[in-house]
Amino acid sequence: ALYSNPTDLPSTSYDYVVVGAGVGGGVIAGRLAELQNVRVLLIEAGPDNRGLEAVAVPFLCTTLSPNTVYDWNYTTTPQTGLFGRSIAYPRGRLLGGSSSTNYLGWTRGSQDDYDRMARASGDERWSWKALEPMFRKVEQLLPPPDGHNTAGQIDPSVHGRAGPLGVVVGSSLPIDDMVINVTKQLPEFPFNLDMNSGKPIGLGYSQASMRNGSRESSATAYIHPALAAANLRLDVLVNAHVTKLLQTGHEDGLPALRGVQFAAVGNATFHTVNATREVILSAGAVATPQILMLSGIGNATHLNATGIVPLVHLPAVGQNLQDHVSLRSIFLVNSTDITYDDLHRNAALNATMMSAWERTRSGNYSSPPTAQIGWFKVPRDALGSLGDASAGPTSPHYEIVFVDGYSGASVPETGRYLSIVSVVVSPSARGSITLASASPFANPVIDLAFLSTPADILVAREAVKAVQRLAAAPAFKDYIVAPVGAFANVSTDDQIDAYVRGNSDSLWHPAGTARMAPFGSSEGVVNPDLTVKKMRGLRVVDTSIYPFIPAAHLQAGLYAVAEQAANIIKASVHRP
Ligand SMILES: Cc1cc2nc3c(=O)[nH]c(=O)nc-3n(C[C@H](O)[C@H](O)[C@H](O)COP(=O)(O)OP(=O)(O)OC[C@H]3O[C@@H](n4cnc5c(N)ncnc54)[C@H](O)[C@@H]3O)c2cc1C
Repeated sequence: ALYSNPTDLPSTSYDYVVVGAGVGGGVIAGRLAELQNVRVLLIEAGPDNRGLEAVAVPFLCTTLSPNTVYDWNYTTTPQTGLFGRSIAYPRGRLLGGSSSTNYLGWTRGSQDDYDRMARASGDERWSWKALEPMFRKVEQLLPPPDGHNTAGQIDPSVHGRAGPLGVVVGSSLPIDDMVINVTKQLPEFPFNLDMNSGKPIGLGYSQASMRNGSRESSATAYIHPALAAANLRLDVLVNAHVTKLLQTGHEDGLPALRGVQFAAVGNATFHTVNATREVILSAGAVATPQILMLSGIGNATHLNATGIVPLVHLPAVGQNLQDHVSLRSIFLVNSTDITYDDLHRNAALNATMMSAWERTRSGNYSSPPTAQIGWFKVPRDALGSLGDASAGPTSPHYEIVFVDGYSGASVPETGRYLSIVSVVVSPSARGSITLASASPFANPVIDLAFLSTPADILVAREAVKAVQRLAAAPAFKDYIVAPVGAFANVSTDDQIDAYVRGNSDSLWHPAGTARMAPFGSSEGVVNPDLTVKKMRGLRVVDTSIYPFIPAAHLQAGLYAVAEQAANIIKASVHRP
């Protein structure tokens, strides 16, 4: 059942206690509850997702962050690579976690991304070959919200048919043919029928996590169905902030951590619940290292300096933070069709679209704002001695996203726009999550180290040049009028670099802060079975565990990784 008051919980002891109801936690809780005679508790700091219309409506995804009640509302440290700017750093805070606030993009990543993960962990269970069936297990390929014929826009044979999570091609947009025509005109940007085949290079139609015109999240696809299933024994506690993990004993000469301490939001009374089998930490790549450090697990020097008694010295906790730098380049266009700009500033149109969604889950509001997506390599040899951080030949260096309107906080009063977003998807920079204080309620220190390496700024620059070449394609001749804003007068490398550093943002994909390393290795935080090193009773299942960030939006990959993690946990004969 779902509880919002800790004292209502039927028990203080469960077989498994899962911390954080995002992608990792939602999948794990739903799957472990399938075990016979097993009781699972999922603890989430935020509220239930049900009844929140802005969360359900795909088009409204951009209104859910930053600085809303559905978000943790973090901010990064001043980023030297961004001319000293601090940027807002959204993370979802409700059932479904960031999958309840994200932009619904469904991109799996490349074969090489996962094969590199298998190599780095020494475990074939993380290879593309092993994870490809997991992607299928997650997915249920569904028709697009507007019911248009998607032949030539997706390869159905790549996708799962019977999984819990709906995946669709978005509704048709007036710009579709124009954008796809570019692939016929500029050979360097080839068409890709399905970027989720393991070979993403090329440009094609984007896919989204959706069902019946509504957002699909780990809450809609895993948590609520498990709660509703009479034969599953899942309890979910919302509005409960986990403050630390507690040592419950010693096993094999190592500390066992099967206790979870938490407080109801807005109440400083601490409660404790224990797991007889395991605690699974799935609070996301920002909060998972924070909770580990609050529990005395991390770099002992840092912990001592913050006033926390070290329990297990694991210096990789919070280190190796990777994320994707993104930049919106915007063009004034000559459109005779409605663009998203009209939706943002025309109240009557907005009301019509909202009521179309409410009545029949149709219209513009039934798709997320992303049109086409492309994944590309910088020219061969461009990186020279700077080093190539991509995972291999099938992994891109940068991504291009088309948006049918002005992408950004303040849509101008007049004019229609096309945005082309460029993203550094195989970054070499590594930042960190550290503690600002020993208080579990204080935000951690988030340093993304964005654009701190020569290779990353080169890729960001090359991506902007690609945007300029794309915009100059014959297909856009009668459509694009001119670049606007900071992008208007950018041509030399120095100007591009200044534009990049002055305007880039994050794509909100933190990863790597509790990274996997082989069994027996003193590197990393978790073993290849995701158990935390040097202790018993604790695993991590969220984007923290990636040794390298995949070159993709992270949700699809994590759903597959979490399905694999559930298989591993189910197969392990307990004693963990
Ligand atoms: C604005 C935004 C847009 C995005 N767009 C896309 C997209 O279009 N496509 C895509 O693939 N990916 C996208 N992502 C990224 C994707 O959603 C995340 O990578 C994914 O959700 C990560 O899953 P996770 O389980 O690691 O963490 P999360 O989904 O963030 O879940 C962590 C959960 O733990 C909870 N939690 C944290 N601390 C505590 C605590 N102390 N006590 C209790 N609970 C706690 C949180 O509230 C949250 O529910 C986006 C992310 C954001 C923020």
